[in-house]
Amino acid sequence: MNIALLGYGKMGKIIEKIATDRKHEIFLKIDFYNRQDLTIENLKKADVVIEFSTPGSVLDNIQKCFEAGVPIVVGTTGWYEHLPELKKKCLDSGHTMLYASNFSVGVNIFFHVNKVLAKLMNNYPYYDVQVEEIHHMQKLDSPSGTAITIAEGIIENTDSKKEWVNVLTSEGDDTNDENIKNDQLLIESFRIDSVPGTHTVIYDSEVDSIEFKHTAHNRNGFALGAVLAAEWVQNKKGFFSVEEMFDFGK
Ligand SMILES: NC(=O)C1=CN([C@@H]2O[C@H](COP(=O)(O)OP(=O)(O)OC[C@H]3O[C@@H](n4cnc5c(N)ncnc54)[C@H](OP(=O)(O)O)[C@@H]3O)[C@@H](O)[C@H]2O)C=CC1
Ligand SMILES: O=C(O)C1=N[C@H](C(=O)O)C[C@H](O)C1
Repeated sequence: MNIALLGYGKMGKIIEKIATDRKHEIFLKIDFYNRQDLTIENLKKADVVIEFSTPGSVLDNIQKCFEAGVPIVVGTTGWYEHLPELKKKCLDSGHTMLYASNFSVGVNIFFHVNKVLAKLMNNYPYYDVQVEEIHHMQKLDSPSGTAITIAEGIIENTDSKKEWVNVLTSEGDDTNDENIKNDQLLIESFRIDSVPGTHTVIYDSEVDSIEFKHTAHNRNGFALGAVLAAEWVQNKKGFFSVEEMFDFGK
């Protein structure tokens, strides 16, 4: 496939390596400094676009891909409040988009088991639940997209939690969770060194706690998943989440 990469930072560079190893060609790499090369004419040359840029640029980039009529795989996080309008725009005008807060196989298994666990724990209301995420210091958004997906999986399957709230805690601070209501699910975010991404769901009672944790050792799993998603979606029409690609519910 001919792939255009929108965003050529930590993820873009690993995606380039994995896509090239899988015999794809990366013919366009866009970062902040050459963003004037992101033209409809250039985009039309792509079989598929892979987008890992920034929360501030992703919406314009998706719009340009829609205008060029090229399928787009979106890994960028921090824009999910626009999901409903974007889904409508994509479906109404016959475009193709697949997005994921996290493309790694391990995290997608984690998402699936998280929902099953939440359903089970719903029978034991004396456990309170919270989500923790740790990422590198350069991360622009909080909470992480992955933590939002985890929280939504818990809220869908739990009677006691109605919405999530985020607290960004600096190293050494104590979490100020006094203002969090019982029906709110706390997502606590930490930014430490160069951590690629660690997510933990904690069920806590007076007598014990249960911790369910995913630790990314590096970014290769995210990047491979994004290339697999590009291969999967290139000849499809519609609006997809990565859950449809993995389909663990089968
Ligand atoms: N879904 C998933 O599995 C994963 C998602 N992510 C998400 O992917 C995104 C990127 O992560 P990461 O690679 O670590 O971030 P980086 O900051 O390393 O890279 C961001 C890239 O976007 C570029 N950029 C800035 N403005 C534009 C623009 N207008 N158009 C195109 N590119 C632009 C930057 O260019 P320059 O360097 O010139 O400023 C840089 O190359 C984040 O939102 C992150 O949360 C990350 C890992 C996994
Ligand atoms: O910014 C990152 O690095 C990551 N972002 C994604 C997220 O927000 O969940 C996925 C992964 O955790 C790494």
